[in-house]
Amino acid sequence: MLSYLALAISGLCIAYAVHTYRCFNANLAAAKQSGIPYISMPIYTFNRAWLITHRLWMPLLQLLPDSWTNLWIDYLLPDFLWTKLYTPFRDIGSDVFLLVAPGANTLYVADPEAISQITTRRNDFPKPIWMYASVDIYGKSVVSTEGANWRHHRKITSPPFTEKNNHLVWQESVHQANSMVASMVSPDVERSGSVWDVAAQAMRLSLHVISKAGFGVRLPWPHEEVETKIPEGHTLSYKDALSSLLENIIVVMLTPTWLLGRSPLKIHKAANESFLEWGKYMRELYEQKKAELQTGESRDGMDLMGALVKGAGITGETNGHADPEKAASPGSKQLLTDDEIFGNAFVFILAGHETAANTIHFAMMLLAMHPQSQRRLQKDLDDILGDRPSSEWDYDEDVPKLFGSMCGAVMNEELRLIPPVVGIPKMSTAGRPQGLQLGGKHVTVPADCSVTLDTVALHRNPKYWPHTSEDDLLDFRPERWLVDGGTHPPHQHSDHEAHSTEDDHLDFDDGPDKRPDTAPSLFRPAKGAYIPFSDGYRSCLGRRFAQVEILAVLAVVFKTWSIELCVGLTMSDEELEKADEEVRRSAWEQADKRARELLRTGMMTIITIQMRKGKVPMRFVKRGSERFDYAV
Ligand code: HEM
Repeated sequence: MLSYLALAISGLCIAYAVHTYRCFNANLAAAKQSGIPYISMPIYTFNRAWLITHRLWMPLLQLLPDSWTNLWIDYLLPDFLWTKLYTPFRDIGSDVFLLVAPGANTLYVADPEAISQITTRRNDFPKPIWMYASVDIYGKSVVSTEGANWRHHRKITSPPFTEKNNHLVWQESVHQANSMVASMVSPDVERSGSVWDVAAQAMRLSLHVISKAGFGVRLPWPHEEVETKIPEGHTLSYKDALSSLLENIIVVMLTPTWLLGRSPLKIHKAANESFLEWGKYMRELYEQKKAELQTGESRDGMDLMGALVKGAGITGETNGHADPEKAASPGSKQLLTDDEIFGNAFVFILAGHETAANTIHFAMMLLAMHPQSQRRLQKDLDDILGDRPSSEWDYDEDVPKLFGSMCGAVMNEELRLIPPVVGIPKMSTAGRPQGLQLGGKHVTVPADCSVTLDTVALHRNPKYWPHTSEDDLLDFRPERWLVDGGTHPPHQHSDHEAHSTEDDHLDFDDGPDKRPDTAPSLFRPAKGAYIPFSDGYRSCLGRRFAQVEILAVLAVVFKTWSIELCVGLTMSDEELEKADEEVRRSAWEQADKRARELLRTGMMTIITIQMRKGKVPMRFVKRGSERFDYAV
């Protein structure tokens, strides 16, 4: 009996090995015909099994002779995009290359020309939506659909993202930024203590902005909290349901709903409670919007749920119980199912808060590491905002100026260095190889090939960025965006290009903002060279929303405060007070070195890239009382 079993297992292993070998050979043949440089490796890494178990296998693979593995071993690590940056492209001498593996080929792209073609040929290079299945915890959404279905979602979800509603985003962001600062430092002290959790505070701020601007629910900061009663029929307040859901989001995403509800594990119970509770709050909001629609009431503001209900064509007659099969078909009464409405509401929260929060957190950290850039930012803020209190700042007058000043430059530079999505996934369709024109040469992307738009490499590609040395491109230097009239470096986006891109074909009624990513007075990267918000058809719906939020927070924080790296790990305040300039400088340099090391080695992507293996403490210091004003 046992020998039969052993035989069967050996047979299966041999069949699997033969199948793997055949697939690898087919993929290798396609790569050879593509005209694109390639590297072969034995494992396909875009699968959950590898992501979960790679830590077990890597030490074993590292035991193999260097000469067998040195070409490919680094590419087995899930975060290699961040650790290797532009190096693979430089080493291989091409801004596109293929990794050939048994599971599939993967094309890595740091070439603007290729990116423009890929992002505008939506049907040739669709999104691999299987990768987004885990965000569908409530239902499908604009993020997780493709083809006609996606167009349908996008058409319904785009209308609230208007310039008019960005006024509201601005007001709420200014309000929330003031509250965030108040939660970290008292207005009448010269400097705060060490603030270790700037990332968490930025996350809270961003969540509050999307919650109020998008869903009309203003969330309090701990220091503002008035006792709130949990509404009848709920076990958690709205705020606790949402924050617990986001805290447990990976558990919710990776655990099947049936198991989440039945599992005795504490973590599953907490995740399930928040999942059900937030869903209940969304249903109540949905019912309220439906009732408003029936009575013809309309609300001012962004009102994302109202827009979803309205866009889905929900009337009293359908009563919200659409047949999911028919929901997406033209002519049916409800154009999105209830689940899809909740699915979209959820991804707005998810897509809308973590990305912007990371940008705010890293911008503060990088400015603390670059005091001279901080001073330049503050000078521009003074010039634009004068002595007016933040309650008198005006969206129409001030935001365009901020966008075109050092404030915009800081935001752009942070998003150049640490775009929250380090690799934007696409694919070529099965059975259809796709041609690309690159520098006058034709290459062929194999059929059924994974495609990664490598944003972190692209944003450091020396051909497309003003720089003084290769190291300069790795560093935070927002001043590179400030151009003197007429002295534009090569490969810059001309104004003509900026306004006549293929994006113009994305003509949804009232659709997304089509303006270029950066202000006309700043350096304009070549088309396809700067894509923190992706590009083309599937570009970020919340781009302008995020930019307005980030500019507001930078303005509020740096108008009154400076942010310094905390040197407390090396010396106390008293010791610092007595220290001479050399000792002070050395303490600061150690803090700067630690921050740089964490940026290099402590980053990891789960949903977006974040610093996960340590924290960089900072201090808020009243302007004029700075102690470290070094040019780096
Ligand atoms: C700094 C902030 C942000 C960055 C860097 C960013 C970046 C991106 C990127 C790279 C994509 C494409 C993802 C992909 O193709 O897989 C995307 C899509 C999207 N983003 Fe953002 N995002 C930001 C803020 C926001 C905000 C504030 C919202 C909403 C309030 C939002 C809503 C969306 C949506 C709905 C999509 C899907 C669009 C589609 O597929 O048609 N994002 N974003």
